[in-house]
Parts: sequence; structure tokens; C-alpha cells
Amino acid sequence: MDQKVGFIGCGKMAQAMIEGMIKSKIVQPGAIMASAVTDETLRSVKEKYAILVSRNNIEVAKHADILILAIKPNIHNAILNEIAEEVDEQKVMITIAAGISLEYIESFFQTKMKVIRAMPNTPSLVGEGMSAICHNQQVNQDDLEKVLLLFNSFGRTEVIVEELMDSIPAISASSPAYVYLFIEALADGGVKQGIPRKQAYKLAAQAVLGAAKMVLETERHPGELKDDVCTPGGATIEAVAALEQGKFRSAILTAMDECTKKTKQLSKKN
Ligand SMILES: NC(=O)C1=CN([C@@H]2O[C@H](COP(=O)(O)OP(=O)(O)OC[C@H]3O[C@@H](n4cnc5c(N)ncnc54)[C@H](OP(=O)(O)O)[C@@H]3O)[C@@H](O)[C@H]2O)C=CC1
Ligand SMILES: O=C(O)[C@@H]1CCC=N1
Repeated sequence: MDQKVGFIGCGKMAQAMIEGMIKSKIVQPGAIMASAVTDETLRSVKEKYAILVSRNNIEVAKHADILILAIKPNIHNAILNEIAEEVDEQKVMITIAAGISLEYIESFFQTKMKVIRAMPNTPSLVGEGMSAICHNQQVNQDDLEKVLLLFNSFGRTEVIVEELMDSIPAISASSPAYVYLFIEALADGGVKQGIPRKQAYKLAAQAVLGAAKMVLETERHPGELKDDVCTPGGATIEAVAALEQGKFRSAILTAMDECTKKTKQLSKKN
């Protein structure tokens, strides 16, 4: 695509997206410019991705057709005040911060801007990201197609209504953290049985990847897929019963409620 992409903030999430975009060849490294605060980050991303870097957020805002705010929620205020004069109505502005609304971003500008709120996740780094996005009325079909092309270059994207955005961290943006806990626990269980640690991580991670692919590619109900694994009177159903006793599902639902509660608190702060 011929769009220039800018990242204000180039930490973990921005780098995951940049790596995914570059690997998929959807944008040339020279069309991407990113800013950060420390020399260490600027040097390292320049070296890793051969993208343009700057300590100057205004320079990034000027460079970009699609400008991505990949900074913490609590510094949006300062950054938006800093760049407000430099962003015109042609640019598409995207925030990936938890709890930052379209209306909040719009409020920094005199004129109606094209704004998108996105919630990606770190597996974007390996092209298996999951992003949810919503947009305001200024974003037209052509803008949306370009942004979808960009986001789909590092995974899948769902367009949703803004009312649901605060619920996305719990299900797909924060959830990789819980999946890593699960993989670590599976590997610990393997190690307990004598499986070498390195092999245990491979066995556990591939099982999770395969199970996820089964859900996506067969489109069968997860409960049905679970039933296929549980041989009557066999070993798996014993494990499932133990997990139910340990309130496995209930623990996940509670964790998601806590995640959403915190996201909503972040929303209120801004
Ligand atoms: N991590 C995740 O899994 C996800 C995060 N998000 C959202 O992404 C956003 C960023 O998170 P994450 O990447 O994890 O955070 P990081 O702390 O890894 O990155 C933040 C980046 O912002 C830079 N920064 C800080 N202050 C400024 C400034 N004044 N001007 C320019 N850049 C600045 C930092 O620079 P330096 O490196 O020099 O310190 C750093 O590169 C958050 O809003 C979060 O809600 C959304 C989805 C998933
Ligand atoms: O923990 C956070 O607030 C961010 C949002 C989604 C993932 N990380």
C-alpha cells in the first residue's frame, strides 16, 4: 500500500505491529516512522526494522497518512495537545490505548477528524494478531479498507461498535497473558512428570495453537471439540472433571470481569 504510517510511541505493542506489517510486506520500512522517548528504543527499532525514527512527535504526525498512537492512556492528553495543530482532516488517527474513546480524541481538534479506536494484541508480532476496531463517521469506506489492509497484515480484524471496545482487552488483547499462564502451567505439569522443560513448552504451546486452529478452521462448537477428546471412561474426562472442580471456567470469567472493570476505570480517567 502507498500509505505512510506513523507510530507515536514504539514500545511492545507498536513493535509487534511494525514487525507484522514489515514481514507481510504491506508497507515498506521506509514508509514507517516512529517516535519514542529514549535513545535506547529509537536505536533498537531503527536497527531491527530499518524504519525512520524521531524523538519529535510532530515530525511523525506530519509524516503519517495513518497515525497510530501507541502510548499509554495517561499520556494521550499531553501528546494530543502537542500534535493537534499538525494533524489535518486527510489523516486517519488511530489510538490503540485501553479506555481511550473516539470522542476523547475528537475533542482535541477544532474540525472533524477521522478517528479509529483499535485494540490489537502482541501475537501481531508473528502475524497472528487479533484486533478489534471501531471508527467515527468521518472515516469513509476507502479509509476503512486501507486500515483493515494494514491491520489484517498482522492478523485478523473485527469491526465492532464502540460500546463493546472496553470489553475487548479481556477477550483478545489481555488474554494472551492468561494463555501464557496456561501454557506455563501445562509445561510445569509436564516437567513434574519428567518431560524436559524445552520439550514441555513445545508440547504445550503446539497443543494450544492446534486447539485454537481447530476452533477457527472447523467452526465447530468448542464443546463438541472437547467431547471428541474425551474418550468415555478415559483419561481426559478425569482432567476435565478436575478442572471443573477447580472452577476453571469461573476463574476465567472472573478474570475477564476484573480486566473489563479496570479498562472502564481507565476510560473514566480520560
Ligand atoms: N502490550 C499489549 O499487549 C497491548 C497494549 N495496548 C495499548 O498500547 C499502548 C502501549 O502499550 P505498550 O506498547 O505495551 O507500552 P510500552 O511501555 O511498551 O510502550 C510505550 C511507548 O511509548 C513511548 N513514549 C512514552 N512517552 C512518550 C512521549 N511523550 N512521546 C512519544 N513516545 C512516548 C515509550 O518510549 P520509550 O520506549 O523510549 O520509553 C514507549 O516506546 C497502551 O496504551 C496499551 O493500552 C493495546 C493492546 C495490547
Ligand atoms: O494491560 C493493558 O492495559 C493493555 C491493554 C491490553 C493489553 N495490555
